[in-house]
Amino acid sequence: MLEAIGVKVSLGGESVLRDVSLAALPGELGVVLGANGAGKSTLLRALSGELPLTAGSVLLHDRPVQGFKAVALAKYRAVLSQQFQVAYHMSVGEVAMLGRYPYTEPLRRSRELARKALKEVGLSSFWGRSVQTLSGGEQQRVHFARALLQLQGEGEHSRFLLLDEPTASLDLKWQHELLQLARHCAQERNIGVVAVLHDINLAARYADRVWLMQNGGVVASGPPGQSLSAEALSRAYRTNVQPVTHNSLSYLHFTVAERTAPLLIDQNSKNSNYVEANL
Ligand SMILES: Nc1ncnc2c1ncn2[C@@H]1O[C@H](COP(=O)(O)OP(=O)(O)OP(=O)(O)O)[C@@H](O)[C@H]1O
Repeated sequence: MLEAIGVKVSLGGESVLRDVSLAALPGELGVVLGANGAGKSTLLRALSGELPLTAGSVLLHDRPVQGFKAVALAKYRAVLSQQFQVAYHMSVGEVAMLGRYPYTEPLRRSRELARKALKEVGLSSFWGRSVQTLSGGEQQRVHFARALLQLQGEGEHSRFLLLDEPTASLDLKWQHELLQLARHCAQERNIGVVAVLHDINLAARYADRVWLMQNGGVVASGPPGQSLSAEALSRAYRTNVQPVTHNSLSYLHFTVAERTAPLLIDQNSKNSNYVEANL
């Protein structure tokens, strides 16, 4: 289990995470939702062991994540962050194979695993291409493959994949493919996946568990059917979210209600959610 217990984080003198407790479970796809600035990326960085905590603890297999040696930690949790630019020339195959750095194995074995992982993300034919020549979405898929490769190893302990906006640059098909793949990896390889998403409908469709964040705290959690309501989403996103019902939808679906006048968002107020412009 990867667990946050009473986690507080301050950045630049500001309290960014306020007493966050949650548990990511192996075999599940957990999704972190929330408005811009709610603290989602900070939570992911805290779970990864990257950030010093002001209070509380993050435990991986019941041990503080900060206490792990780098190579051991790399075998048990992989991170796909929003910044994944490779600054110098490397081929797609080489970038994917970076995921094998925690393992001592023949190069042939790393190459074989990397080819399989690139096939899973639909990039088999890109092996020798310079990664810098790929589109943003293609690069994102290479780095997803790299993160998956990092978690492919022997050992009894469960592994965790932390994804920060993994669908951000992906087209419609690949948003779904990637989340299906993430869910498949969770179920078939017993990996615990925690993904930050902006699309509440992707979360409602693919997540086993959702954590909805607001102002640095988790305000709702649980399976989408229990944690996602129009009311909770409207509060968290400070806009009028409504459910969509249609015979063809077998999962929860939400949209933003149509308005007759533009909104003036009151950035300074954490209580008043939104006000209709009086035009
Ligand atoms: N180094 C820093 N110094 C000061 N404030 C910071 C720092 N890093 C992040 N913050 C603030 O912490 C808050 C949470 O940031 P975070 O990146 O976790 O939000 P987020 O929910 O991931 O947002 P987004 O959806 O926009 O990516 C924001 O208000 C941000 O401005």
